[in-house]
Amino acid sequence: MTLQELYEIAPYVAVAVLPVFAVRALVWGVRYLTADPMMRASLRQAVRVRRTWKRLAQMAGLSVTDKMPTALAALTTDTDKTPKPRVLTPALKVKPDRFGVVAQANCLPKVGLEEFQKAAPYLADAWRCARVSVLPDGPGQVVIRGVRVDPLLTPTDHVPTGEAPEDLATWFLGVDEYAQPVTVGLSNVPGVTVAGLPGYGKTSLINKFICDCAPAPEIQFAVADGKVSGAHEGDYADLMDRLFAFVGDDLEEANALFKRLVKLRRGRSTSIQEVLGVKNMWHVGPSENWPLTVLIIDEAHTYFRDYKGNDPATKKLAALASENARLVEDLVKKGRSVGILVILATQKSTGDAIPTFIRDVCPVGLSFAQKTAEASVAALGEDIRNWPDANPVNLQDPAYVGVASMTAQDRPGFTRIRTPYVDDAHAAKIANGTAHLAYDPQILLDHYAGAYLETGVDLDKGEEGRPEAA
Ligand SMILES: Nc1ncnc2c1ncn2[C@@H]1O[C@H](COP(=O)(O)OP(=O)(O)OP(=O)(O)O)[C@@H](O)[C@H]1O
Repeated sequence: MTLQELYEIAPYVAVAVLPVFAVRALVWGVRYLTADPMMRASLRQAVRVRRTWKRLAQMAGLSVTDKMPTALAALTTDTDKTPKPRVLTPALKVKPDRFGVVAQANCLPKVGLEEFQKAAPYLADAWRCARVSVLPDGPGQVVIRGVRVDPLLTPTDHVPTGEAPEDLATWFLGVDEYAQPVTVGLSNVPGVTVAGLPGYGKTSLINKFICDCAPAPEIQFAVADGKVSGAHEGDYADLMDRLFAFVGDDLEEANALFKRLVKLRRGRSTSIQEVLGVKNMWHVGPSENWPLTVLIIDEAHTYFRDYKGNDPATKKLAALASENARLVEDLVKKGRSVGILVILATQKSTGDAIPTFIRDVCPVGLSFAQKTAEASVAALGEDIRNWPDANPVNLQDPAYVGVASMTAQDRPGFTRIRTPYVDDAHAAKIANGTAHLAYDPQILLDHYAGAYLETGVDLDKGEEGRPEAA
């Protein structure tokens, strides 16, 4: 085709292509105008990233030179000249979200994951990002996450929808430092520990869990709050209507509640095969008749602390505290398969706040800010010493209220999470609206497994008769 011919068809090509660009520009414009300020900034950032990619990739060492001419270049180049080598840059697909951009790129020979990871700090500077991470994204692909604003420093609110969650087995905790959602699969978790200095968001995290799950009849909650004497006080007052049991700081009352739940655990272990037809409740999932039963022990040190003294009153408290620890250990060690989950929260991170034999069997441990490295170790285990960036001693700043460090679920190390805040008024509204769903799981068990429980095993006498559910 001659140059003249090209000039002739150019207007027709332009007429064919222009509407496509016009529609794309219109869609972008509508999206931009309807977005919030954070999203608008990300939309602009995405345009800039795409526009400058070819040049930046070359400067950041993310390109290769291909000296071998393509077939077309070989044919069209004069015989006395050598075709120009081509500079290849990875193809980039960029998607904006409120915190920044997510870009997918393909690898090239000698430009792989390692090269992208090395270039991450340059990309962060060029894209004006607070942080850039590069992770593998399938064979020959990487995903580059750039956050313009630090998600850990951006407080978020959460308004519970009042709708039952689609999947009760997944607890959405918040977002990590790259604004990626962090969840915990409850089917594998018998216990969760939440530690941290006062006022950094422990109770708020648990409140959100209750509010999100409350509309589902397949879950029931009991709370022991060691910070208050009565149900009308403290952080759970607004949620009372949706709890089937509540105790304050009285050790004897707490002991009675823990015994009640151990009895439920044993009754469930005894009858699960007959009632559900499986040995593990998570194989069929929680139901209205066999709800996931969550025991929340807030300010846990109240119930387990070491009482020292020889007077009868102190001895009695010491005996109760030690029995409480034993009962809760039973629930954590044996409760998962029958649908019992224990969440323990404490301001104190020492062995007597949450006894180590309980803490060590809780696979999920979160810690909000801590005062000392020792407290961080007590909350998250020795390994936190190897991950100084994620150490919760660095979270002692009002800007980090609501930020916790947690063992990463799918890789070594720790993840920092920004948890969303639920306003008390919203929590109260949800609890009021779902109060009719609160039901003692023991009554349900007696009803559905009663015949078997009556004839099979004496639950007040210890373990007998049936093997433990797997
Ligand atoms: N995720 C969050 N985002 C922003 N602010 C939060 C968040 N969580 C809590 N806060 C703020 O911190 C305050 C204290 O939170 P919370 O009661 O959950 O702390 P705590 O760690 O349970 O304290 P304590 O140990 O004294 O019970 C809340 O009233 C709220 O103002």
